[in-house]
Amino acid sequence: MTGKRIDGKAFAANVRGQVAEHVARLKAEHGITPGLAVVLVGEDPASQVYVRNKGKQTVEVGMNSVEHRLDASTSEAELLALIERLNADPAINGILVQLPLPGHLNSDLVINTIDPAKDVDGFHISNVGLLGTGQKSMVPCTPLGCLMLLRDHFGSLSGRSAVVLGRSNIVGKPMFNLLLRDSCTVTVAHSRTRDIEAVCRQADIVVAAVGRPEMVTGDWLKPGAVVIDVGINRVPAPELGEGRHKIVGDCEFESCAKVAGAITPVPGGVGPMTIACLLANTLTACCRENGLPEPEGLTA
Ligand SMILES: Nc1nc(=O)c2c([nH]1)NC[C@@H]1CN(c3ccc(C(=O)N[C@@H](CCC(=O)O)C(=O)O)cc3)C=[N+]21
Ligand SMILES: [Mg+2]
Repeated sequence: MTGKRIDGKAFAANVRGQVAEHVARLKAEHGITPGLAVVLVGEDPASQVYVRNKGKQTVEVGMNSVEHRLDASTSEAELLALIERLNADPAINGILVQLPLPGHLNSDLVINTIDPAKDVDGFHISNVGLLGTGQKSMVPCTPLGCLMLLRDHFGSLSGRSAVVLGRSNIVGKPMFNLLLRDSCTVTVAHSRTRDIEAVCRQADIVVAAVGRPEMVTGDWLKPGAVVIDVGINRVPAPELGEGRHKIVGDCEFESCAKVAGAITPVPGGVGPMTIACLLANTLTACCRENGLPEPEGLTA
C-alpha cells in the first residue's frame, strides 16, 4: 500500500480563502477589519519563520497585522503593560505572544494576562478549561488544523482509535481534548510510555507531536493508519552540502508513507494549517466581539 499524501499546504490555502471571503463581507457589511497583534520577544529562530509567514498571510486575507518586536532583555512589567494596552485596544481582536519566551519571563503569567476573548492561541487557562469541559473557547491553532485535516479525511471520527504522541500544553493535551470531543478513543503516549511502538500500532489515527526527528517509522503503524506529523525539526543535511540543514517531521516519511493510509508531509503539512487556523481564530474572535455569527467550518 502506498500512503496518500495529505496536502496541508493546499488545504491551508483553501481555509485562508474562506477567511478572506468572511473578512471582505465584514468590511462591506459592517465596516469592520479584524486585527491581529503578534508580540515577539528576542530572536528565537523557529519563531522568526513563523512571524515572517504569518505577517504576510494576515495581510493577504485582508486583516490588519501589528507586530511588536521587543528586545530579549524586556522586563516582565513592560511586557504585561503592552498586553494590557492590546487588551484595551478595540482595533485588536487577536493577540499572540510568541513562545518560547526568554527565561526571565514567566510565560504562564504572560499568557494568562491576555484577554481570553483575544487569546487566539487558546493557551489562556480559561480557554484550556473551556475546551476541557466541551464549552465554546478559543482552540489552539495546531491541534485545530490537525482536526480539520482529520475531519476532511474521515468525515466522522466517531469510534476511531487515536494515539497522540506527546503531552505538551500546546499540542498533545488540546489534541487529546479535541479528538475525545469528536468521540475518538484516545491514548496519549509520551517519553515514559512502555512499548510505545505497540501502542502506536493499534491506532487508526496517529498524531505525532514530540519534537524528535523521524522517531516514528513505518513498522510503528497499523496498515492504513492516518498519520498527522506535527514535528518541525531542523537537522543537519550533509547530502545538501557542507553545513546545510533541512526540516523533517517526527515521522520518517518514506517508511511511514508505505504503510499509512494517508500522511502529512513536513514541510507542507501541519505547519501551513497552524497559520491558517490562527487567521481563522482571529476572524472568530472578531465575530464574537461584534455579536456576529461565527464563520462556519472554521471553528472546532
Ligand atoms: N504562541 C505561539 N504560537 C505558535 O503557534 C508558535 C509559537 N508561539 N512559536 C513558534 C512556533 C512555530 N510555529 C510554526 C508554525 C507554522 C510553521 C510553518 O508554516 N511551517 C512551514 C514551513 C517550514 C519551513 O520551510 O521552514 C511548513 O511546515 O510547511 C512553522 C512554525 C508556530 N509556533
Ligand atoms: Mg513528551
